[in-house]
Amino acid sequence: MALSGAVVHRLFTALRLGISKGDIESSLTAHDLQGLSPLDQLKGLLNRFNIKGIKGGAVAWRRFDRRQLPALICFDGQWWLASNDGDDILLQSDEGQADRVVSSGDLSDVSVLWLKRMSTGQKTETDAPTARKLILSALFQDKAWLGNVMVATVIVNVLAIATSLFALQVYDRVVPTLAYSTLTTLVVCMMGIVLLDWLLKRTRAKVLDSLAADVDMRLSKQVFHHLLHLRLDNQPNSLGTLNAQVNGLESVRQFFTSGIVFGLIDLPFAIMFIGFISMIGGVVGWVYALLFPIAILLGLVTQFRLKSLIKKQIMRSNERQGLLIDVIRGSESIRANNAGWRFSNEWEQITQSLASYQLRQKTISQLSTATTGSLSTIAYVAAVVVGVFQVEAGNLTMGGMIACSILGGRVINPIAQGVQYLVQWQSVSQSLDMVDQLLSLELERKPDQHLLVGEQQIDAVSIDSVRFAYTDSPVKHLDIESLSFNAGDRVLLVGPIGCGKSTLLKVLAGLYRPGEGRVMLGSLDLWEIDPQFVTSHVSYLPQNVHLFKGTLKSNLALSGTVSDTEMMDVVKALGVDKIAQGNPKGMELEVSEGGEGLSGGQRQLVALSRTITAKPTIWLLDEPTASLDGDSEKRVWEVLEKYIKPTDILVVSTHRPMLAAHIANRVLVMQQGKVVRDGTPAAVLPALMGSKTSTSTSTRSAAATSSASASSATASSTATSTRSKRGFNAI
Ligand SMILES: Nc1ncnc2c1ncn2[C@@H]1O[C@H](COP(=O)(O)OP(=O)(O)OP(=O)(O)O)[C@@H](O)[C@H]1O
Repeated sequence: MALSGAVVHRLFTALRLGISKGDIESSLTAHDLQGLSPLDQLKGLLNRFNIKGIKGGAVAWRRFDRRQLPALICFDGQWWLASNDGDDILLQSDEGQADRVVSSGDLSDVSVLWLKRMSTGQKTETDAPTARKLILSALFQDKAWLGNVMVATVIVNVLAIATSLFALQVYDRVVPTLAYSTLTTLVVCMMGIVLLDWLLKRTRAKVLDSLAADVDMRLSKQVFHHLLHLRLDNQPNSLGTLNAQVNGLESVRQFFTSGIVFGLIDLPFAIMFIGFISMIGGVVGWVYALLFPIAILLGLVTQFRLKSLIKKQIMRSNERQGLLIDVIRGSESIRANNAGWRFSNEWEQITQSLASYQLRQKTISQLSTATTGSLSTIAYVAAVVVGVFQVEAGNLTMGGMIACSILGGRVINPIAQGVQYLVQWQSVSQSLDMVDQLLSLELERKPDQHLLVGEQQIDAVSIDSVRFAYTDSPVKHLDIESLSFNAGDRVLLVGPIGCGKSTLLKVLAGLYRPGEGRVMLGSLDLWEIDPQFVTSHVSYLPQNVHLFKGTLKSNLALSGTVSDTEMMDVVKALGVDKIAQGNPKGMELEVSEGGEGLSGGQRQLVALSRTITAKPTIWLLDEPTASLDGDSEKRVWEVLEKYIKPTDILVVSTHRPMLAAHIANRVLVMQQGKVVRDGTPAAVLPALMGSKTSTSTSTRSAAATSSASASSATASSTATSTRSKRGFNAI
């Protein structure tokens, strides 16, 4: 069924894309979009109108998250724009055609074509602290420094006047009469002033440096704390972006620790010096008074010119960072697939544009620095010229003119620093925005949330009307009305790849928060309970094990709460000690970032040891034996049987259910985010295996497992599932 221009126009309008209906209609009839699938036509339209930052896909209505409407649906032989209308769905088509209201149930078999703007900053916490607020609160938490610094600053600047007065006295009194005794007195006074000035400046710098270090510490601590407690399902997908957000901290840190910001403290005194120059030299003061606004204007213009450039530079730099991380992580795949050229090309392109932005930024900054320098010299020359006329008019002495030149330097320095500050502030401000983006990401628990302590005896975990979708996706990756696990349950979670097994385990573990519904630990909502309590009862073994830089022992005892004896018992039972036996360092064997240095199977055993020593009540294991050989797998099941207490709950996702069947008393079959079968191993597994054999001609595909697992799962639903996986990102 071909798309109609009217409904596409309605969808584009809902997405605030200002494309006219006529343009859409004429584009849809264009040769290159003819004969394409509706999804490809939409993709083509977005390309044609050069619209970026939109992603979309096709999915069956039952998998679609209704909260993400409006979207296009094909119903009753035509395309409609579907939007929420209370519990019902409002369908709109061409302008001349009447709207319809249908129930969600009427649409169960239709397919949805959705488009969604990709979120950039994922700003979710509107009342989240901003980096600026954090800096200010760190600066002014203890205000004692403010008084001390202000007093020191005032004295230092007043003392600066003494130098000019010294010059004035020497040229006007000492030189004409050669009064050496006056000169000696003046020099002694100046020595005392220089010493005091040095002491005050030193003290002030020390106070400000320790303040900057304190601000740096607090901000870094807060940002890292935020990073550790982020809602995992809300994290930016791009590691480059996340990395850049944390790195933003570095430029803020440098800015503060460089002390340039504190150089501004002297800026108001520039006005005081202009006043003094006017007192001594009359109109000479106007020369410097004129320099002030010109220099500030220059700083502002430079800042404005740099704004968009720095933004582009940061974006490119994020991309480069993301690419770098991807290439390092995937270096084996790149070599194996001979794909290095692709990444080299991308790297070169990004580096080239980054270099051009940097060059332009440098040119603008240097232009501003050079112009400020020239302005300062012009101001000096102009002040001398005006001074000469003032001397001629008898309004100024030679000594006065020299004093004005000295005071002029005290005006020029802070102004030049102010301009430099304005220029640097632009990049610091954008770095602060990056940090703010990170700080605005939602935390797993609200900072002011009153947390409950769970029941001592946890004998059930259940989920109630849970819907979960990953960020930026309107597809429901989990859609379960009701499911509970009780003490003594040994559950195998099976289903085709991508059906939502890991997602379910993560939701049960409290790692991902469902958009709708509740996860109950005992009789309490898991998200209302203190996370420490949750982790002390619930252990989740991830599918992709991550080990950290350190030793084998430090990785085994990650939580730091396990005794050596307990750890060694588990380690021996699982055969992890064999890894250490072959190495002279024993358990102190070094492990690199990510677990490099250990095989996939060894990493899995280390992670299993962590889970077992945590002694949870609820065991959530995501394919715990996927990387193990037959013997190791057998041993793992034996060890698990030994350590799991009779009242514990075990939920294991696996693609090899027959090998784990002996420990299970329940099997759940999942398909497209739903539980489609729940029964005893004897009832579920034979059907599952039987159908696998009957579909052996197909690949080891999800469809085989799913079609067998649920009598309701028909071939058409599998086809829909395949279709629903088609999508496009970041068109
Ligand atoms: N971080 C993510 N962002 C967006 N979508 C995701 C993310 N992780 C998983 N998905 C999607 O969620 C769906 C369920 O994934 P999940 O990992 O739960 O499947 P699974 O059943 O555990 O698969 P497998 O058997 O391959 O481990 C998949 O369609 C996948 O594409």
